Amino acid sequence: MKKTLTLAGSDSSGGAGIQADLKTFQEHNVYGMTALTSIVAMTPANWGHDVTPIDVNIVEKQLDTILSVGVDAMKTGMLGSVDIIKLGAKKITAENIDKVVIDPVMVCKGEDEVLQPENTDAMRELLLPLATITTPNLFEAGQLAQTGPIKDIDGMKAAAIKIIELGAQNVVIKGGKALEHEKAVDLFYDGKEFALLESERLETTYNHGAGCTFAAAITANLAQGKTVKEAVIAAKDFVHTAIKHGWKLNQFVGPVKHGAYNAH
Ligand SMILES: Nc1ncnc2c1ncn2[C@@H]1O[C@H](COP(=O)(O)OP(=O)(O)O)[C@@H](O)[C@H]1O
Ligand SMILES: Cc1ncc(COP(=O)(O)O)c(C=O)c1O
Ligand SMILES: [Mg+2]
Repeated sequence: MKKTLTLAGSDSSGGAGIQADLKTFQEHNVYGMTALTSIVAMTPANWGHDVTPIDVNIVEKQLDTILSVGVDAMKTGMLGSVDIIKLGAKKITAENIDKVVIDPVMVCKGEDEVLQPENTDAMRELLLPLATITTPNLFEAGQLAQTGPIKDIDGMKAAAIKIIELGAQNVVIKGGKALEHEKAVDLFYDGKEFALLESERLETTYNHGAGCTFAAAITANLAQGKTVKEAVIAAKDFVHTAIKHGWKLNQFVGPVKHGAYNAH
């Protein structure tokens, strides 16, 4: 059994965060372990997000538990504080983990203001150099690369080049729904060649957790021995089906259906 770790936040509503990661790991038949960095709760009246970071010492205890067992691949998601980012970088280096997916979560969907800019700087400086691959959405790619808002594929390419210069081995920038394009286009770059990964663009708002599911699927695929590009292509297929079967949880949110790929 291949073993995977997610260092990420809890989305109490179940669609994103570690909940998405564990569901996705299960669907890929890998064993998932979790180090929780923050807890996100939603106000029932308006679904406003309330984020509580976990004390860094408690994060370290969780990581020590998991790393004593060992992992085949890991991912990061919402990280909560600069201290947690520093800890994550220290452990990845000390344990020589060589399949590392950095999902640089900065905001939850629909918002475009970074809540903790200092976290972005720490991710850029400490985590990108350790990334086998990083998976920013359009907004996050602009923040990491400091290129400003990205509007088209040329802008995605410029940001991808910058992100590789910052030390990531590979990057996939998710155009998703945010890019004005007839298809859902992601740009993969390994520092040598660009590959545009296209799928049908689904007209839905039930896509909560798509990014976490995509990164977790890449992690599971890497653990199982796929190359980075193969892992990304298979993950795009997996998340596409999950979005296609996204569903309404309540009046505010619709999660992807994490199990759709195997069920349909
Ligand atoms: N409406 C959509 N139709 C098809 N694919 C989508 C759609 N929205 C997102 N995706 C795909 O889902 C994955 C996650 O992207 P995205 O939703 O942009 O990430 P995030 O949740 O981090 O913002 C990417 O592969 C993206 O292309
Ligand atoms: C704990 C946590 N992680 C990550 C995310 C980002 O989710 P997505 O996969 O939609 O980018 C969210 C969004 O609500 C979250 O609550
Ligand atoms: Mg995301």
